[in-house]
Amino acid sequence: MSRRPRLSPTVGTARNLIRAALEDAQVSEGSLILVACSGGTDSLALAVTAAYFAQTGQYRVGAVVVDHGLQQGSADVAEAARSQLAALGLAPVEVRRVEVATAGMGPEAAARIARYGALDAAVEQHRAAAVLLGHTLDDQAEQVLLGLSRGSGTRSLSGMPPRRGVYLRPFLALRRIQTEEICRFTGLDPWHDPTNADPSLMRSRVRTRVLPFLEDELGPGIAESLYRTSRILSQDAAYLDELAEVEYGRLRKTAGSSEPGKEEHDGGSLLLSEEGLRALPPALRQRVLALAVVELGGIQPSFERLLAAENLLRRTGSAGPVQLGGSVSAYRQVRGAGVPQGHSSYGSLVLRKNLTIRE
Ligand SMILES: Nc1ncnc2c1ncn2[C@@H]1O[C@H](COP(=O)(O)OP(=O)(O)OP(=O)(O)O)[C@@H](O)[C@H]1O
Repeated sequence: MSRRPRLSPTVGTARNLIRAALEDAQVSEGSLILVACSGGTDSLALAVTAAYFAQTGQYRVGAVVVDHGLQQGSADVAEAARSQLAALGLAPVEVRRVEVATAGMGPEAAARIARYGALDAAVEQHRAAAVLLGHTLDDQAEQVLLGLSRGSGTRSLSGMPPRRGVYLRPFLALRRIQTEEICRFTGLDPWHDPTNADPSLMRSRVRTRVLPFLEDELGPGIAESLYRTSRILSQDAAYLDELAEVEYGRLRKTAGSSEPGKEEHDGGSLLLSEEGLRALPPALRQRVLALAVVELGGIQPSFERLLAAENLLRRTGSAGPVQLGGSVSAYRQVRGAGVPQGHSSYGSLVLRKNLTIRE
């Protein structure tokens, strides 16, 4: 009597996670899926699990290994990953070498930008329907903890989204210990990134010291709890962002009309109804202000700057201007400052680009 080889329950769980992610993203059967693989434990486990869907013929599955060229021997690491991926029957399997431009930012951020550039190019070249990333629950827990340490808000504490465009993270619900188990079970030989143990990097300290310390002191399940928080907050953030978009459309005025809800602005400034802003709860008011700043080409303002902008709405307070994100400032248009009553900007908070402010 022949016996079927026993499947590790974790492999079964991992397959279901990939299947669900592809279904949620409405990736049609027969499409090409690319696995973004560093050669590390998480993404090799992802690749071997995804290979199953190529064997069943449900999807075509390939892989891309990005060689950042930042560490000595990176080409060998990439080649070792490539040969393991090819042996899994994935096709195409490519190593893409990138130039990481570190000027003006940290090496990690620069590597990330270069990596996504290479992955985007692979998607375009092969007309891939999805790219799978190997982030796990542990990565998400680290992300949330880092966010908490910075005093971040809802959006940042939501962590990494399970899906953004073609990029999917099917393993967010899986523990790193489970990806290690998958690699062991399938006989893969993952690369261990030395930077993961580099104590000069905050993320690696969170991974190797802070989370284990919290587990010891507060009991096991901390990573799961942080992951849970990220899921709750991502729902809240999505809802608040949606409401804020609606309010923004309602409160935005054009430079030439007092009518709210008009779509244009003069490119350098934007008016928001003061009364409308005052009537909003702070969670929405701040999001509306941030949307206006970003529309003017500024960057997401800090909480402190948003509070300063909100203060302008107190009739007894200063009319500004205050600086928001990037080169965008806000001031309240007050009567008597050369503005005839009935003029469109009266009763508005004005957001303007490149205003010179003496702070
Ligand atoms: N050099 C690379 N080439 C291709 N994809 C990569 C590369 N580096 C990271 N990725 C993708 O981004 C995911 C997260 O990478 P990161 O290095 O932040 O985390 P990790 O937990 O160490 O992942 P891994 O164990 O797969 O290296 C990886 O699982 C992989 O999908």
